[in-house]
Amino acid sequence: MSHGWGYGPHNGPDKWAEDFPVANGPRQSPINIVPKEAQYDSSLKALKLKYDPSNAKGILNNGHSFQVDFVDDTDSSTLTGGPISGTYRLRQFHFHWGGSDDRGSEHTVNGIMFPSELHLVHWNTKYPSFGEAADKPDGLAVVGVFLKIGAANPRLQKVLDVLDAIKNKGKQTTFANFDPKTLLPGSLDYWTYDGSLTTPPLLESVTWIVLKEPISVSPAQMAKFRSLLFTGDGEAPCCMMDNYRPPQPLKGRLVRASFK
Ligand SMILES: NS(=O)(=O)c1c(F)c(F)c(-n2cc(CC3CCCCC3)nn2)c(F)c1F
Ligand SMILES: [Zn+2]
Repeated sequence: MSHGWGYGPHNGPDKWAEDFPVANGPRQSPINIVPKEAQYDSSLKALKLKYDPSNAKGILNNGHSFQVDFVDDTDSSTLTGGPISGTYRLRQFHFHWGGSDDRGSEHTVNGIMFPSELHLVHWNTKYPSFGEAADKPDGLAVVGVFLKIGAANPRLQKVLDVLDAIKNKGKQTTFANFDPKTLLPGSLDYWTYDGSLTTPPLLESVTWIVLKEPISVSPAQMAKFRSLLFTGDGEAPCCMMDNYRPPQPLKGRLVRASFK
């Protein structure tokens, strides 16, 4: 793939192995979650998410999705408990979504896709930085939250309201005083398994924590996601949608559930 990776017919997920052979590795993400085959593990702890809204820094269109970046030079926004040991710091959150409301999530449940999936990316503070943690087997922990079509989500709307300012690839703007906890569902019940980044470089460094309960999103709000562009200023505009990798082979991995 001479040109960069993406989600199109010539540079999409089926082509990533050409530049990133780990794409065919033993612990790739996402996966299809089959609740009946998940093993309830009573030793799994409750998730503890402690976020400081003042750590929100900015919002960026990176050409693959948009992400909200956080100041991660202290332990003020962290993930502890759950399946992990130690303390993981929030680095960024971003979304994946489809071109229509029947697709867009990366993980699936019993083969069902949701219209979007939120990823909150955290790194293990046993390493000195995100970059150092990103290629370690216990380096990252990503909390995944499904979005399900329903009532408009006023907390999500706070994020969507700034997308006009980052329409094109490479655009960013300040995004201050936002609490990602407002994007979480009422229940923190989760499935967990060992996986990878779902975008190149597809590093097998992620402990995945996928929440069972979705949050709501309206069709109009989904349309707002699709108003972003994959392309930069001055390029032929290409709407940002279908920026999801399909489920990958489980290859014998166990999926554990924090709930019965
Ligand atoms: N979908 S996902 O699996 O939740 C997900 C993530 F968890 C990520 F961390 C990233 N990620 C990629 C980089 C570049 C780094 C560049 C230096 C080497 C490490 C990657 N920064 N963050 C990412 F893009 C992504 F999609
Ligand atoms: Zn993601």
